[in-house]
Amino acid sequence: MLKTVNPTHTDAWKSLQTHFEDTKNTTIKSLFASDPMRAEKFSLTFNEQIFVDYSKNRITSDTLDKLQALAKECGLSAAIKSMFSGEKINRTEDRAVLHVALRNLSNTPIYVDGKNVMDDVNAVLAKMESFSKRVISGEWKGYTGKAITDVVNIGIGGSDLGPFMVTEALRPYKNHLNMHFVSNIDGTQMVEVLKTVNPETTLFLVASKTFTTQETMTNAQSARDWLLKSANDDTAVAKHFVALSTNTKEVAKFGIDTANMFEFWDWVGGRYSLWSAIGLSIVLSIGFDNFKQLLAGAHDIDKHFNQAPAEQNIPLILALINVWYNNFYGAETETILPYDQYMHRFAAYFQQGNMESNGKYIDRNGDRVTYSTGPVIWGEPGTNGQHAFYQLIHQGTKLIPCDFIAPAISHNPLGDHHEKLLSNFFAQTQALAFGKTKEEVEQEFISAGKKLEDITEIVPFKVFEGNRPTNSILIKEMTPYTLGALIAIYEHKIFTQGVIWNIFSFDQWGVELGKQLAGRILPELENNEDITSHDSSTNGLINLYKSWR
Ligand SMILES: O=P(O)(O)OC[C@H]1O[C@@](O)(CO)[C@@H](O)[C@@H]1O
Repeated sequence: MLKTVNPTHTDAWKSLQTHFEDTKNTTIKSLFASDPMRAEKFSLTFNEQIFVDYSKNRITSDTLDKLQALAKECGLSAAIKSMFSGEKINRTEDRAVLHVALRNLSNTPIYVDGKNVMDDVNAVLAKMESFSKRVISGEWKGYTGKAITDVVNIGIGGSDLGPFMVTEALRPYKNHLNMHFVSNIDGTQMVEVLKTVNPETTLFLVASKTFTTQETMTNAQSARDWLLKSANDDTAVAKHFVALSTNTKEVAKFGIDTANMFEFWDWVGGRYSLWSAIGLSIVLSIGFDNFKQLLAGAHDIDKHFNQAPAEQNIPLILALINVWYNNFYGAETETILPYDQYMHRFAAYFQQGNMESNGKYIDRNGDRVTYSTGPVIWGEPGTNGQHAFYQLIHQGTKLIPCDFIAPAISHNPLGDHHEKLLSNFFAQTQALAFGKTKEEVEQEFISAGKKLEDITEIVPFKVFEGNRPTNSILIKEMTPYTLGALIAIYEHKIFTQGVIWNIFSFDQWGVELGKQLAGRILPELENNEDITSHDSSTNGLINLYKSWR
């Protein structure tokens, strides 16, 4: 039975509140000064390929012990067992949460409603493998007998962000197929892609768990119309459209042959679905063997998350550190800063992954929470972010915990570019942690031959308070395996925080109202009559739009 604990009622929370008051003025600089072994004590390595240095945080061993006690009091161990065993922990939708089954390469049985889901999982993986091999080899032909050259994934949210992020992050592993992603209902995105592809050699993947999402179905219909304008024969659809979905009925209704359907199940959350049939674009882009390596990395983290002792459990520690900032320091946001251009969509992916999971204000008892839950997630690749928003992170008034991520080995060793990239990666967390004192600023001016009386005014602007927390995640090389592991680390971090915040992390009722209201407004836009059915602002906007279009 699900244990629902209000975290603020636990002894650990009360102990953490006291601990916060006692330690909130302790600086990162002083913590390093008092323990030469700090970096070693506050870092972990996974599989000799992922190094997580969490020493530049405003934490002590005592802090971590208290946070671990919080996780314990909130029933984390039991919650982990519930998820991995197929219990229906997604209570409001009465579903299990089993993205871990999709990458369960150990093939240990996992039961949902008395059925071992691994048989179906493996059958779909086999279907993805054989289909992708036929397309990549050129054996699969379009309606004029030509091989496929371009793949267009039509999907949004979890049916887009994961596949796009992974195919971008793993571009060094891609084959000859050109990959395109259309998600927005703004016709611009589809129009711009269709300008670049040939109907005879283009394969459309209609990716939608529900197969009812307005954006995806509208884009799919437009793509179908576009194809048929050239093919002029409905049988061409079967050669150029496949469906990735849980909804066989709606797939058939759309007119896609269900033999061309790659199914997944309701126990796969949209934002956790890249490991499923939704990942077919990834398989087509990097090949099935590399996709399996992605699964393998995630699976090994699943085992780590399940088995590692709490003090060596990477997702758990990362989760606890951000609970500390979120709930005791009042940090409202956190950043993900990958120093790897191929990872340019990684933060965006976890905007959905984190904020759609934990952006909740009702707890698992149906009561409004009295504490902060999910943070705002944002970030851009380094070093670009340094020239955009690091000013605020360094000298702003907000505490913004940052995750810095970098590969030690570049896929594109060009001159000294990688050394320069990594020197920034190392320098930024150092600057954020240790800052620059007034005395150091003055000394720099004096060393440059300036007189103290001449620079007094500017000095405060050049001081860096430091004490800004960061994690440094150094990855040996961004490979399908390490990427899979990294994604799973963040997934389990999110899960852990949801348990501590006593919220349901796997539904997303908050996305429904906007869709509902849009459904009411759409028919009102079909004529030029004045609208009076809404508030004055909405009426005004609609009527102005009508007068301008
Ligand atoms: O895969 P589908 O069913 O088309 O849903 C797409 C996305 O829409 C949502 O906003 C839910 O409506 C996300 O949770 C989901 O990933």
